[in-house]
Amino acid sequence: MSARNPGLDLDLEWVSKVRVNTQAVLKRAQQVQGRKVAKKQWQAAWLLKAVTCIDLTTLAGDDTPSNVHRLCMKAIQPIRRDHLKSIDMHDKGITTAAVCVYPSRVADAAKALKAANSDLPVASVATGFPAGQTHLETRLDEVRLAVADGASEIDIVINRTLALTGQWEALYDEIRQFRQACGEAHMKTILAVGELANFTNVYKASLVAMMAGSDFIKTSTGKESVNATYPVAIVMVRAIRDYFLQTGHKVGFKPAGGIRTAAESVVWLTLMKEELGDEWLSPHLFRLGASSLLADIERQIYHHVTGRYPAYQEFPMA
Ligand SMILES: O=C[C@H](O)COP(=O)(O)O
Repeated sequence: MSARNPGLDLDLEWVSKVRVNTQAVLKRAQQVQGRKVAKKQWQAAWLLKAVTCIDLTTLAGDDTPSNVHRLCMKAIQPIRRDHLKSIDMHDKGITTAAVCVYPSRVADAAKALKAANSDLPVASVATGFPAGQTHLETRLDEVRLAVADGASEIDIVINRTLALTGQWEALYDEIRQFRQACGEAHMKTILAVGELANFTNVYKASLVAMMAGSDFIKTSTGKESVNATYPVAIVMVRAIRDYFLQTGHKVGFKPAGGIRTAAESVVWLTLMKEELGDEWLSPHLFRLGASSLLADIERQIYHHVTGRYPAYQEFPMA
């Protein structure tokens, strides 16, 4: 991760001045989606870059130590070694950026990675994920317990009630407390954009989350009915850019929820490159939160290497 965002005092005047031009956002999102996709080795290079930015995720009620173990092994070796070798990428240390699990599975992930001599970070969702509707003390305890179990990244969810009722100061105070509870662990703040009603709220929530010291802002939990969309991403990355121009602090971006195809992963990278520049194309400042994206990226790499597509069952754990 890059230098941390220390945050700043809540600037309510800045928050209250926010206006978002919806038509301009939609137009810009269409432009990014319409870009021609790279082919052949350039496509393979983009896809491997995407792999290194994935927070490989399992957030299911039936998660067990054994499927978390398999997830960790997949994160360590996300693409077949023989395929990497044939494109001369086998010694580049390609792994996913992190694994992401529920708080009660953090210890399993930390144990599996340690046993494999891997220092891949464990990210834990927290603060009553996905709805965030538990008492503040419970949410703070959850952060502390996940850190104690070995999480070095915490994906908190914001209190949507506070955002929807315009209680920005209370939202800032909560996020500030989460940041304190994280200690050295980096904090990604999930806005759950599908529940924030409009782009102006998304921009304001992004700003408040960054002022409160978030290291990343993240679109969604993957459990809302609308998750990561390109228009909402334009709003969030512009907030990141404005915050950087105003304060000099770089905040990362993590789209998450419903990202399933290799082609989409390239659009996300293109969006970052065009909106924030090359520095935001690394796992220090960009993550893709996804539980099933890796399968399609593997398929495309397989095709690049062998000239044919495999069946999905050839990659049961991706
Ligand atoms: O944070 C990550 C998301 O929960 C993953 O969502 P997904 O299962 O739709 O990929």
